[in-house]
Amino acid sequence: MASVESSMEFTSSLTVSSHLPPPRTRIFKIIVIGDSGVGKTCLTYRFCAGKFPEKTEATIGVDFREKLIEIDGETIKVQLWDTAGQERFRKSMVQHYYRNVHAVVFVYDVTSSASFRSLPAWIEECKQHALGQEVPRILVGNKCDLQNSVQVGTDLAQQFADAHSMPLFETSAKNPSSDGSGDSIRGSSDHVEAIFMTVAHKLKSQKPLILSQLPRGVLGGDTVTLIRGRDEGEEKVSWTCSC
Ligand SMILES: Nc1nc2c(ncn2[C@@H]2O[C@H](COP(=O)(O)OP(=O)(O)OP(=O)(O)O)[C@@H](O)[C@H]2O)c(=O)[nH]1
Repeated sequence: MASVESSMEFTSSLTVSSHLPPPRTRIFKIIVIGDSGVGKTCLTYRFCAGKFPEKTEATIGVDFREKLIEIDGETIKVQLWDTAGQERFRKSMVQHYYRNVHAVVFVYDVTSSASFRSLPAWIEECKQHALGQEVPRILVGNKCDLQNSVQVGTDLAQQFADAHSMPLFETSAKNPSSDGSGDSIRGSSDHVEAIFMTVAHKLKSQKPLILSQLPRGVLGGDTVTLIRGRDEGEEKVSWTCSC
């Protein structure tokens, strides 16, 4: 992989020229895919900015969000690639999405059967872009706050997730149960942050990835810390294989 090779060169030149090796950060690229309107932008924004965006427009090509997180004392950078759901906005970019991917988040909208029925096509697209079996995948049902409009039940989604060896999370980018808004949502709704942190936790235990320099002191307000075994989504996850 080109990026890994170049990062190795980068590391060795630093070792030669520096007295003290600068801090380095491993970078993990996670792509978020699913039909247009399922809430990919809102989910990635919720994780990276900690809130629901006031206004979103259809993503054109790809949007890119990053967050530094600390897990067991190591700072890693999570790159979320928020891809366009609309075919006409993704054509030219699609090759780039799948390069050096470390994890995939499939999103459907619990109020849209159509978005759920599209999942096999998204899985097939991953296959066509030669995503390896070792790449972790998760399934996220979004918009659980819209309780009265649910079209995709948990049982059906769980069956699909099991059939594809993916963990399932149901959540709401708009109203995660943790935000204290007072609105009730489906009882077992997962927190957006816990979902992405669970992916990051899994990735952290994998082989080293791209390295980058982390300026001293950059770890600031955007940092969240995960203590092994204590994040909420962890116990639900089984990473035995991928689709
Ligand atoms: N009620 C509710 N609405 C949501 C939620 N997440 C997203 N939305 C709304 O769904 C619409 C689409 O959200 P986006 O995040 O732009 O969807 P997307 O999947 O990124 O769409 P594309 O960029 O076209 O692929 C917006 O009007 C959001 O406000 C949610 O959890 N609950």
